[in-house]
Amino acid sequence: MAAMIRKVGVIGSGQMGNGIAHVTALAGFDVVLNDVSADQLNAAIATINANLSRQVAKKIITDGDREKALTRISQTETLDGLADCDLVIETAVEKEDVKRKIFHDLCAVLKPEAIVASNTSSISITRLAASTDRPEKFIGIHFMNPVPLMELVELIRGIATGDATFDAAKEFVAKLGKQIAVSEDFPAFIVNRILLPMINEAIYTLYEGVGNVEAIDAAMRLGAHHPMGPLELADFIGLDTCLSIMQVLHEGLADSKYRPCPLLVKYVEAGWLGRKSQRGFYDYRGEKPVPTR
Ligand SMILES: CC(=O)CC(=O)SCCNC(=O)CCNC(=O)[C@H](O)C(C)(C)COP(=O)(O)OP(=O)(O)OC[C@H]1O[C@@H](n2cnc3c(N)ncnc32)[C@H](O)[C@@H]1OP(=O)(O)O
Ligand SMILES: NC(=O)C1=CN([C@@H]2O[C@H](COP(=O)(O)OP(=O)(O)OC[C@H]3O[C@@H](n4cnc5c(N)ncnc54)[C@H](OP(=O)(O)O)[C@@H]3O)[C@@H](O)[C@H]2O)C=CC1
Repeated sequence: MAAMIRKVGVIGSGQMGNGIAHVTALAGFDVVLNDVSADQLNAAIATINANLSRQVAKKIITDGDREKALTRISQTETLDGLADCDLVIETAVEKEDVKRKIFHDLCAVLKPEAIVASNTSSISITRLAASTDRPEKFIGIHFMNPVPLMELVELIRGIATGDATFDAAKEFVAKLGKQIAVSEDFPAFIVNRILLPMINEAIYTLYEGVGNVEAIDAAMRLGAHHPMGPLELADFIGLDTCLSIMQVLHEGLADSKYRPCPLLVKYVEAGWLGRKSQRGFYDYRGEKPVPTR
């Protein structure tokens, strides 16, 4: 029988953390949102409120649903605040050393029967599980961005993930109203194994001068009916996250076809991380996004 999940911890309150907290609270779970700074937590709650209000305006939920969801979310700046959660989903930055340290510190305080999950975009679930005291209770639950709008969640089992953990994760995702795709534990799983090389190739197309930012995005939006152009999408995901995923693919599969484009590296080194830093392939500081190339 799948373990009963009532209270869910979310570590990292960036764009994915606030989206996961949003859909989890809306589905009736109690949520404890964690981050390293109070400012980040307050910003996340404000974003959740704004996105819930957008759903009220579109008549997807009622104002009562919005209010109830907000009251189910509490905040904590320490991992101790997650001790009695039944499931904890880690969604901090895409850096393996940061995630490993979080899992090490979390397991020291978390109740032994709790399930631990990572929302990693690319990193080995088996390797992350090995940094915990409970590899059989560890799983990849990979949401898509923006979480409230995207239907899919990938489930990834590590080598030691138990059936009860998989069943509980599957049941949890179903309660959020999302569909699952099960992926084996290989670098970047399914969606990002396919999507990120396409985005990286779009950046090479820019780097080699085949087209400018507007031409490349228009080509894929209008010529392939993608909802966003690949450079707009890269800015939306975060260029630091895109680079980390390409590095995991390049190192994990040892194939030069996954080499991160030097222009992507340069943007990240400049701190131009896309929307979250207000500048990437577009500059978002004015009224309308303006291409930076
Ligand atoms: C990197 C990984 O590990 C995995 C991934 O997630 S890869 C990324 C996967 N996601 C995609 O490919 C998304 C592609 N884009 C799309 O599908 C669509 O453009 C979209 C769903 C994002 C928006 O569709 P749309 O019809 O334009 O919706 P619309 O209501 O006009 O939304 C526009 C805006 O609202 C956001 N939005 C709308 N409702 C929202 C909600 N309830 N919560 C959060 N954001 C919301 C959109 O992101 C967008 O942001 P801005 O306001 O900052 O411009
Ligand atoms: N962006 C996307 O489209 C998707 C991303 N993901 C994955 O989700 C994860 C988060 O990505 P995303 O939300 O975009 O990233 P963001 O940069 O928006 O948010 C990351 C958050 O984690 C916080 N953080 C950093 N270190 C810690 C820590 N030790 N403890 C708690 N919080 C911490 C950051 O705080 P601070 O800013 O103060 O450092 C920040 O608030 C990554 O693993 C990413 O690969 C998965 C699917 C889609």
